[in-house]
Amino acid sequence: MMHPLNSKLLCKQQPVASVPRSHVARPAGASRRVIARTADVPLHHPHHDSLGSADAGDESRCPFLQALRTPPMVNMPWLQRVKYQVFAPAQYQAQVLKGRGEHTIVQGPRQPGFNSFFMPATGELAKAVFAEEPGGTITQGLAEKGGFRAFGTLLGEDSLLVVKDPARHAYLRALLQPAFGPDAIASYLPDIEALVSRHLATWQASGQAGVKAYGALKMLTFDFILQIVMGRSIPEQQLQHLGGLFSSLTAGLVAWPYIDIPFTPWHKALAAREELCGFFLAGCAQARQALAAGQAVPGILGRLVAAVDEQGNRLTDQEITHNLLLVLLAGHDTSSTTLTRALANLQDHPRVLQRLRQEQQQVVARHGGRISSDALKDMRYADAVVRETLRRDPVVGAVIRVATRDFALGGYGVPAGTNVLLPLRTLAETDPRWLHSTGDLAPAAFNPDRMMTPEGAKPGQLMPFGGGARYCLGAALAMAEMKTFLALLARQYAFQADTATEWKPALGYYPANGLPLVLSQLQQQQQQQQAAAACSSSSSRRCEQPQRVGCNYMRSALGYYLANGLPLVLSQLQQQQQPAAV
Ligand code: HEM
Repeated sequence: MMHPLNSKLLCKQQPVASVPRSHVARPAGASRRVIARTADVPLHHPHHDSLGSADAGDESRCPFLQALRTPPMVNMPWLQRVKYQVFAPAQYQAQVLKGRGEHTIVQGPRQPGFNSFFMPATGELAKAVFAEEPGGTITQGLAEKGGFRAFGTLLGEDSLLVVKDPARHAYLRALLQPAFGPDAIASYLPDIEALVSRHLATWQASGQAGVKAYGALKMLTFDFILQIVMGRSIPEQQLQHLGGLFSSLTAGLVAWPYIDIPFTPWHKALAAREELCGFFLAGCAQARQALAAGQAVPGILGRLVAAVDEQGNRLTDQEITHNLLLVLLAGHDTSSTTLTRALANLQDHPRVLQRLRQEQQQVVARHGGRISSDALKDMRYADAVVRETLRRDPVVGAVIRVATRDFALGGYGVPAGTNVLLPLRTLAETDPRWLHSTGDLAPAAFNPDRMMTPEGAKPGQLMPFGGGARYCLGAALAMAEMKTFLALLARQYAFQADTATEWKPALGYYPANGLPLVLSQLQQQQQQQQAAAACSSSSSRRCEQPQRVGCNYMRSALGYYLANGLPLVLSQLQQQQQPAAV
């Protein structure tokens, strides 16, 4: 027998953008009934293409779903679910690992205010979900209630992250894409290089006081994204002001309750949004004027204003503004958090840093000192360092999709309206290529070499940038930014970072101590080390008081050792004791 709701809805084509949430939820306990798996069920619903409620396990399940089994349910304390649904905490991952092998998909219990969700636990199934996207079987699954609703209000209805209708998403994405493609990135590279150099020089100028790398990288990536968007460097004061507005905007995303009362975070977020939109709208107007006068307009904004598709459509100012707010949000903390982790990884693995430096020497010899597209392509080891950092510590723990119609996944029935959670972090951790490896290849080990083998170079279950039609729009730009940072750092600087800290969950994990870091010119440090090496070879001489050059204790099985090998500068005692020549 068919569910009364379904019988009404099955024949009625419903626009995806207006999925009624009452049809999206499925009863909590109803899914426990396991229905025998049928291997040869068609992937798509044979009878209908529209959106129904189709509660799995219900007596009224539609015949298509009845032919499929429902995934087993995993337990999850609801508080954790609310807090970390997207960030996949350890307990949550353990549930998936337990289910793996026997079950390739699990489902989370329905909690008050949340729908149940299905979670594929293998890369193949995650890719199968992403593959449903262009056909519209799966769409963006950010819930339209609770905290996620704030994304719609603060970013705007035309933002890619908010648009649910697959056709509208594809239309917008096609117009936005060229501003993030290889040609565009090549044109941004001189600015990226100059900006990263400037920030590193500022870090070094702070001397022994050093910087907190986490905060300093946030400033760098915010400066970066604004400069690349606007095509010009932003004066310091304006940058600070815009940074403050942006912080208020992001604070608004978690500023429950979402009621507009003066002085509340939500009120401040709405005001900040207004001003940021004003800033971008003014930029659009200027760019349009310049284009009309036949001038080239640099930056992402210039490219978006000039973008035109095959039918002659152009992006409106509102579409540009809503997506620039998204670009600011998506392209800022993601890169800074990843680079913070990369710095800590390099500090803790001096040999990796050494390899990075050697590669940079070769790259400079082959391509010259400038950061070009060819030079970036040639940085295979730097690429591996970034990808290994993203494997061990992906910033985005999970992405959510929602089924717009019933479909089959790995022999399970996914009813329309089900949230499908793709656990990117868990997938990276359970990648079969190293799941059972030990030593250097153990999943927890930081080892960029694993990414250098032909097998490791394949994406496998590593999906830090998501997948399908909504694959991170800025992935290539982010890689260019992060590799440029590592390249310039490795070429010119030595550093000491305090990695003895707790890593706390936020977007990815951040260091509780902010990762204090002291940067110095590499040449200076190398000279000191060479001097130390030359001196230590003449061990029979009596030496002056050893000079300690920086100090960083590293934990090891046998007590503690100094990561820098305790460089010493030695000179003849006689020389030192002789009175200065008059
Ligand atoms: C380490 C850096 C970054 C990581 C790990 C990352 C990761 C992600 C992930 C996982 C998604 C969701 C994909 C999905 O739903 O399947 C996403 C979406 C997106 N990202 Fe990134 N991102 C990074 C940097 C950037 C940068 C630098 C930009 C912009 C300049 C950017 C712009 C976007 C946009 C616009 C989307 C939405 C795409 C859509 O819905 O069509 N991201 N990113």
